Amino acid sequence: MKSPSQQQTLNLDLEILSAVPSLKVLGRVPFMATNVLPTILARKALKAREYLTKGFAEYFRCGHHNTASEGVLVRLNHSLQAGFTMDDVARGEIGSAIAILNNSVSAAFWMIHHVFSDPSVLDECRKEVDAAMRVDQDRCTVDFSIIKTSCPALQSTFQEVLRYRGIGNLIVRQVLEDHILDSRFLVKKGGLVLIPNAVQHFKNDIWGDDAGEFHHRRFVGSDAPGGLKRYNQAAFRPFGGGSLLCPGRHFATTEILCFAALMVASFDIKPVHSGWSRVKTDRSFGMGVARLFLLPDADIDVEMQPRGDLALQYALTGTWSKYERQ
Ligand code: HEM
Repeated sequence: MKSPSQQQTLNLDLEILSAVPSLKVLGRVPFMATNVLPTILARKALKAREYLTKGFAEYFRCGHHNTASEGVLVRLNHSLQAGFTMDDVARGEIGSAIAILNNSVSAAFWMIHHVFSDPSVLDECRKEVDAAMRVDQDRCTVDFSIIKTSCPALQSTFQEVLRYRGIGNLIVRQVLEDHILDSRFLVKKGGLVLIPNAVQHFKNDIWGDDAGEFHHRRFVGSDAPGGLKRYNQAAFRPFGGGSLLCPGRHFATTEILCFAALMVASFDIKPVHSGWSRVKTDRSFGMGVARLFLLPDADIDVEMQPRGDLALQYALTGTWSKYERQ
């Protein structure tokens, strides 16, 4: 959206900004959502939100959106036509940025981790991706529609990452009228229901006795397009459901699968200091929300070695199917 030099005109205070995606701040978000003494219990998160609001408001006021993607322009015009103020629009952009980045970035990280940390997963995914590549002199091209239909192990690994790593974990609904749930619980009008996917994503009666383990072929089957197994949709909800089902799900799936495919095709990746297996996620627990998506406790430095011929160029091609545009 902006070049690094333009970025400086927003005069961002990196100290505050860097607090935004941190575990500490995410852990405070439930206090903002439930509105229980937010100025005390969610002080840092509120400060970060106000800071970002100012940044986005300034971005629009300076007209930087005029050179942004069509998505930004369409969203802005839609909001203004619906009567939102610029302050509301700026606040909305924070939600969009979180929706677009948080899940996708963590899913991409865990995808690379799970593919490269297990030689048998890497070998299987690499065979599929190599078979999908078209080599033409010094250019390797992969069609993303082939990646999505002919690489079941790669796709299944992605689905398992969503399940096992708690991506898209928390679904929130506001109660519109008093309701007795399961003949036992009264959910009161106006209340918020927080639904952590981790509960149904780890049930043994749905996933089997190995529900607590990462099993990259769990979704490989033959009863759905691309050779994937369909699970009960109420049990597997990384993209939510109903009228609020994530509208970015096809985009996210495509970008992460293609990113993983290009990495698998072109690099060998190894951690510099310690093995992959030592990646700890202890800090993701006890954050106020039951098992929000898991993040590594610390950065992992890796060494990337180009595979094969250095002169080869890798490229993606393909078009969205009608189904994916909906
Ligand atoms: C792996 C990546 C992603 C995951 C796991 C994910 C997951 C989710 C989930 C669980 C929800 C809430 C759905 C519900 O309440 O039922 C959601 C909402 C949303 N997502 Fe995603 N998402 C991802 C990527 C994206 C991307 C890339 C975009 C945009 C390009 C996006 C845009 C949105 C929007 C706009 C909403 C709000 C929908 C509404 O309230 O009507 N998401 N997403």
